[in-house]
Amino acid sequence: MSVAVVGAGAWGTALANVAAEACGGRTPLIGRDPAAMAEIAKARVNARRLPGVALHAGVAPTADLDAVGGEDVVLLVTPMQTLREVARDLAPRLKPGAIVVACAKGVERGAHALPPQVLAECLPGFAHALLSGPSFADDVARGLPTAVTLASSDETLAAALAARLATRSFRPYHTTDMTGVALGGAAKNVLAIAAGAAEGRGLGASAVAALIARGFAELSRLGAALGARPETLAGLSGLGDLVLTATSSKSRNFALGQALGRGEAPPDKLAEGAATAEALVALAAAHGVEMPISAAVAEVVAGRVSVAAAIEGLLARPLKAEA
Ligand SMILES: NC(=O)C1=CN([C@@H]2O[C@H](COP(=O)(O)OP(=O)(O)OC[C@H]3O[C@@H](n4cnc5c(N)ncnc54)[C@H](O)[C@@H]3O)[C@@H](O)[C@H]2O)C=CC1
Ligand SMILES: O=C(CO)COP(=O)(O)O
Repeated sequence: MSVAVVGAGAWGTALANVAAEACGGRTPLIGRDPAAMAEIAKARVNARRLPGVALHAGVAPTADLDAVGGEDVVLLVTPMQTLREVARDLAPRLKPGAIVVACAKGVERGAHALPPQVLAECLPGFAHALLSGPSFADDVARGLPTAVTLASSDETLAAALAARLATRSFRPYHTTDMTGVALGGAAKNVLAIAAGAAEGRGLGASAVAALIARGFAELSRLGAALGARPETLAGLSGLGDLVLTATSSKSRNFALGQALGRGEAPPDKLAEGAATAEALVALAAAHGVEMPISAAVAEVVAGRVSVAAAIEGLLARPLKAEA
C-alpha cells in the first residue's frame, strides 16, 4: 500500500513520516507553495510547521498535486474549511480504487457537514476513511507513544489501513463508526476553547473539569442524534482527544481559549474550533440538540459576547438532572 499526504502542515508532515516508516516506500508530501516545498525538500525539515523534526528519508516533498496519481492511499491533511476544495481538486487525479483518508477535524461552515459527508459528495467512487484521535503532531513526529482511531464503513478496509499505518509508537485502532469519529474530532476543538478560556480567566481546575464533563455530555447528545455509537464517543477520537486538547496549552484551540480568557490577542495559528463552533451548533440545532457550551464559544469567537458574559450565561442556566 503506497501513501501520499496532501497538506504539508504540522500534522501532514508528521503523518508523512509515520507513513514512510510504516510502509517503507516513497511518500509524497504535497503542499501548495512551490517555494516552501523546495525549501523543505532541501532542508529535510519543515522548519515553519514542525521545527526540529527531520523528515524520514522516504518522504518526498513536492508542490505537484498530480503526485497523488500513483498512490493507493491519500491522506488529506489540510484544514477542515478547505477539505471540499482540496477533495474536488483531487478527484480527477486519483488512481481508480484509491482510498482517501480525511484527517481534518471540524464541521464545514455553510453546509454544516462533517468530513465523511464532504468525501461522499466530492469523491464518489473512491473508498473513504477517517483518521482522528489524541495526537499532537509534535508527539507523533518525535516517536512518542500515540493511539488514534481509523474509521471506515468497510471494516476490512479500516483494519487493513490501521495495520498498514502502524509503527512501534503509532497505534491505530479501527472502527466502522465514521460519524462518531468525525463528531468527536470536531467537537473537542470547540470544547477545548471553552476549557482554555476558563483556565485563562483563572477560574480554576474544577471549572475546567466541569466544562470537560458537561462538554462531553453535549457532544454525546449530538452523537446520539446523529447515530454515533456511545463507545466511539467515549474512545480515543471523542473523550480521549477532548481530554488531551482541553488540558494542554500545547493545543492551539486551548491556547486560543486561554488568550481570550486573559483578554490577550489570539495567537496566529490554526484553531479549528473557532471556525467550527457556529457550524457545530447549527448542526446540533438541526437535530433538535442544545449545546450550550459550544454555543457560548461560538458567540465569544464571533465577538458578540465577552468571555465574562458567556461564563455568567452558563452559570445562570437552570439547575437540572445530570444527563
Ligand atoms: N497539528 C496537530 O497536532 C494535529 C492536527 N490535526 C488536524 O489536521 C488538520 C491540519 O492541521 P495542521 O497540519 O496542524 O495545520 P497547520 O496550520 O500546521 O497546516 C495546515 C496546512 O494546510 C495548508 N493549506 C491550507 N489551505 C490549503 C488549501 N486550500 N489547499 C492545500 N493546502 C492548504 C497550509 O498551507 C498548511 O501547510 C486540522 O484539521 C487539524 O485539526 C489533527 C491531529 C493533530
Ligand atoms: O487535534 C489535536 C490533537 O489531537 C491538535 O490539537 P490543536 O489543533 O488544538 O493543536
